[in-house]
Amino acid sequence: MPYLIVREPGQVAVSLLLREGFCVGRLAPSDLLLPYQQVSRQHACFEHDDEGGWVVRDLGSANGLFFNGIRADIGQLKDGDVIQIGPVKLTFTESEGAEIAHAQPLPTPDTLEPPGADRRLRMLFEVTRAIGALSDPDELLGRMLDAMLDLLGCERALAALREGGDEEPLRQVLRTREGRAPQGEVVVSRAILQALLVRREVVIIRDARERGAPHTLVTQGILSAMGAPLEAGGHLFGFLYVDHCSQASHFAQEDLDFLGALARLTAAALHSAQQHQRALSAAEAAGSSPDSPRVELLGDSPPMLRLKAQIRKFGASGSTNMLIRGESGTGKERVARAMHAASPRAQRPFVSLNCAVMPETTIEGELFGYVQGAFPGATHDKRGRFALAHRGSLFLDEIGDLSLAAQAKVLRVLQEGEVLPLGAGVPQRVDVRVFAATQRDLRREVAEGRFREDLFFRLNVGDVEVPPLRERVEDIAHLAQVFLAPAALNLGKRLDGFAPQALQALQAYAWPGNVRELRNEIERAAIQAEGLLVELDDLSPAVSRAVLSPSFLTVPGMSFAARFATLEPMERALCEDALAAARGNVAEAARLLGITRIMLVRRIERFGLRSREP
Ligand SMILES: Nc1ncnc2c1ncn2[C@@H]1O[C@H](COP(=O)(O)OP(=O)(O)OP(=O)(O)O)[C@@H](O)[C@H]1O
Repeated sequence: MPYLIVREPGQVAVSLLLREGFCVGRLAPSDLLLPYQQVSRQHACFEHDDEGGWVVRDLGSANGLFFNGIRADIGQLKDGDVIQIGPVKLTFTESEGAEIAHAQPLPTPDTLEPPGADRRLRMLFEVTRAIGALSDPDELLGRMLDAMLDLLGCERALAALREGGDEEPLRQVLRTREGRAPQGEVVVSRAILQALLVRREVVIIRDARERGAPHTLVTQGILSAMGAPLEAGGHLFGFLYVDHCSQASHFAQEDLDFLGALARLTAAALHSAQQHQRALSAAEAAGSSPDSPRVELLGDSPPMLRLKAQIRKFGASGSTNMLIRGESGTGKERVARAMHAASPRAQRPFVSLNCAVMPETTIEGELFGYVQGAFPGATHDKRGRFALAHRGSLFLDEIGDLSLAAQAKVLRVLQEGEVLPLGAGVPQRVDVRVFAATQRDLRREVAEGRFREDLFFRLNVGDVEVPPLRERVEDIAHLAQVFLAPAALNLGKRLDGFAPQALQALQAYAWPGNVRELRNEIERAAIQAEGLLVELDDLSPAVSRAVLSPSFLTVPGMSFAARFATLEPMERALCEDALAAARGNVAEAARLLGITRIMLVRRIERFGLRSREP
């Protein structure tokens, strides 16, 4: 049987079963009463034509009827035709599911009432404030759903999010009232989905036992349900949905208004979170692209130029999993970010996780996520890093620290392209490029049975090594200068650069902590510095003494002048040491050094050293 969906301005839309001679007008005995001035007493009627189809006929009304936007006396009806009578739109439909969709357009912001005594509206405004402070969309959704359980008294509250393409299933975040176990997935009626996602309207099913209720509700034992689309900035993010099993007519018009307003706020917050994420990705891409003048992967030494060439090559491939090897602080994460930024995934998230700092008990939850109730303490659904990195890249630092059990699960995700959150029944599809970093020799770990060989081969499709800083001494001066500028700015100081001896010490030191240690050293020296240049004395003792290392004199590529300039601090340090050993006695110190007393006195004066003699 065909139906008419009636949409009056500002009203819940209703669907009515059509019958022969169904009459629309302003006064009784019309079957559908439309109390508007533009509607005539008996305005139009619906009837069968000779071939068993349906027609709508104008009954001589003053203002006429509009059939699909065109004024007409009669119209031959087919599914989806729209008849406008005065301000009211009637949609003729023969599709089965449509009969249940008691829906209305979302309230626009100006129809939202200001906060009054009503607890719900006050709650809404509190929630709005909370949204401003939140950058984690899942936490935001959790709060929304908790508010819905509380204020709507429903049994299940669901947010379904469209994160992939139109073909992909919506991701569900579910909250259930205490005592009702969370199920793997909520099945929402096709007709409700149509209203929410296609027509983008709010939907209310007051009593699912009534004729025309969607079959899915009845089979699931649901008596009342409501839903509202999550729409903002022209983008549909998904929908909010609530239901109740033990009570019919549980939801009223004001509940629907509340849900609509909540959906509007939530969608606005999701929209801003998305914009924010895009801005971050764009900034990241600009900052770390290997060709950018603002390149954050600093260094032009031959090893760094080779590394940048590899980044361009592997970055462009987009989906090759990569193993990034290198000592601590060499910049492995930075290299992964640069590859991500150079790849077709650049606009998608870059997510990282350090496997070494996570206790074994929590690492799986972090990686794969979990559902509410999966284990004691799992009070809400949590997305894992794989899901967060969907369509983007995941950086797994210190992958060699993963337990064999977690390695097996990571391998499964890489093989199947699916992740199963702890406690969930249904896996989620994920498309993630993995960058795995390690300081360990993974081949040896494999040989000794601590790392799975099959996972090693999955990750080692591409392989780059980040050279230690001591093998690219040529980069040190530039890195130091770049790190100095923000350090000085933070301290409100003017610092133009490094005294030659200080720079020589920086270049002579072996930097076991690599670029990270260099950065920390420069920040420390900036605090110490009192002049316009960072002096040798401003550096920490371990670094400033590095110029004394004879190996420094043989650093490849260093000029004679640079090497000769290193002699002075070396001389000074030796004089200091000898004086200390001789307890300030100049003659004794000179003897220790194998020079004359007068030679030492000249040096004491030149270097401003302390001695026991005046
Ligand atoms: N080439 C570079 N240009 C600019 N900054 C760099 C470079 N390499 C490393 N850094 C900086 O050094 C620090 C350490 O880098 P990163 O965290 O990428 O190293 P890592 O090798 O991943 O370290 P770990 O193994 O300890 O996790 C960061 O502050 C990073 O910004």
